[in-house]
Amino acid sequence: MFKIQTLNNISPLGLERLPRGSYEVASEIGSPDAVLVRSADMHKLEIPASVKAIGRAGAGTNNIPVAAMSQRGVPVFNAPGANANAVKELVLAGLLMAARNIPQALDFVKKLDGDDHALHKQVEDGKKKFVGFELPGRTLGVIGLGAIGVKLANTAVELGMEVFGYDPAMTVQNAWKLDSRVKQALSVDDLVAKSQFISVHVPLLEATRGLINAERLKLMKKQGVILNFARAEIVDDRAVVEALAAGTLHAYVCDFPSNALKGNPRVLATPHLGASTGEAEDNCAVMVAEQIREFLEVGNVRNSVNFPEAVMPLLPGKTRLTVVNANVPNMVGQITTALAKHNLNIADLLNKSRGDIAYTLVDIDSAVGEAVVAEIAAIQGVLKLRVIAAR
Ligand SMILES: NC(=O)c1ccc[n+]([C@@H]2O[C@H](COP(=O)([O-])OP(=O)(O)OC[C@H]3O[C@@H](n4cnc5c(N)ncnc54)[C@H](O)[C@@H]3O)[C@@H](O)[C@H]2O)c1
Ligand SMILES: O=C(O)CC[C@@H](O)C(=O)O
Repeated sequence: MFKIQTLNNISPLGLERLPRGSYEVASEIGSPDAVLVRSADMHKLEIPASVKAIGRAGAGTNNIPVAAMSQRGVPVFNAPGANANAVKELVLAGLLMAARNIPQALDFVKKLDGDDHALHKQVEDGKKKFVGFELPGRTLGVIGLGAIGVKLANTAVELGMEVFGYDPAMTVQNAWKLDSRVKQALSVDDLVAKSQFISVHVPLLEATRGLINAERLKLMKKQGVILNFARAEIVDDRAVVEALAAGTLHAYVCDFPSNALKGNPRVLATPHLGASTGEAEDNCAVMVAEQIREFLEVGNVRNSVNFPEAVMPLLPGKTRLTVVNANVPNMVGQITTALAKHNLNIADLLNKSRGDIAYTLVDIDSAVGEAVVAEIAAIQGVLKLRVIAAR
């Protein structure tokens, strides 16, 4: 029986992928084999030694101590692209709300007073305060052309916008999906200087903290709009508030309210709603539950943010060893030597690496005894070892 601890509400559709005959799933559970999480901050939590994997039902993993988990040989999985459409749609809503002053106009309507005749007069007199602008011909800069950035850039092109994109590490897969009308910016500064709307879609990393700061805001076209549905820390709130007060920035649209932003009429803030659609919650939960299940049952790794992709079919009758080890020379040699010493025949072997981590799957024709397992576990550099019994 595998034990799964949930730290947030995870869609039941995802949890159904963990059959109750072999999985116990609960928010409070002793010695969990894996943890499923959304936005709960795991940095200050003591993560039990029993945890073999962490699954993030979403994209960003900045709430998980990924580096510490790598050192423990624990993979962290996420659900790339599973909530991208939900975020794209909310960004588009934000873009349109800012362009047409919709929140201010709705607020004006709420405060109307008097009989219908009086209301009509106030409407016709007042509407001139909310004159907006249309999107065709306007420039949008998208920083980060991943799952969300590519979808947004393509839709904005279809809406008639001139779109610039910047992403120094774009994947080939995303490059294939990007509309050829999206123009390449040469740097963040280049993109900022060219764009009236700027939308950030990068993970929170040291390199992206404060990416939009006072200096960059000065480079922007006048009356620009910043959209931040990535993470709060990527945009400097104080610099934004100053630019709004100076009238250089028209609006800041974000998913991350803060005290510095609260009450500012030019800030449109939603409460971290980017991925809050039934569809996105289901997609993320299903994807990550399936990945966790495959890892626990077969040792395969799909969509991990710290482990290499490692997928090898496990044939009936074979015992599988999964070994997480430091990415240094002669690890596979030492593992296979130990197996040979114990007269064990290797049916199949896969060794993949990513950064400092290497991951080896070894399928063996027979059962594996405790002595050889202990011998492999004792090899210097081995971080974690599991035996998956033959079925
Ligand atoms: N508001 C929400 O509810 C919500 C929902 C989903 C994702 N997010 C946030 O959005 C982020 C992006 O999500 P995604 O699904 O598009 O992720 P993704 O991994 O598909 O794309 C991120 C892209 O950013 C690029 N990148 C990294 N550093 C960069 C830099 N310095 N400059 C330019 N590009 C850089 C990467 O190369 C990658 O292509 C997530 O990490 C998460 O923090 C928020
Ligand atoms: O789980 C959520 O609601 C937010 C998820 C989002 O921030 C993400 O990074 O995928």
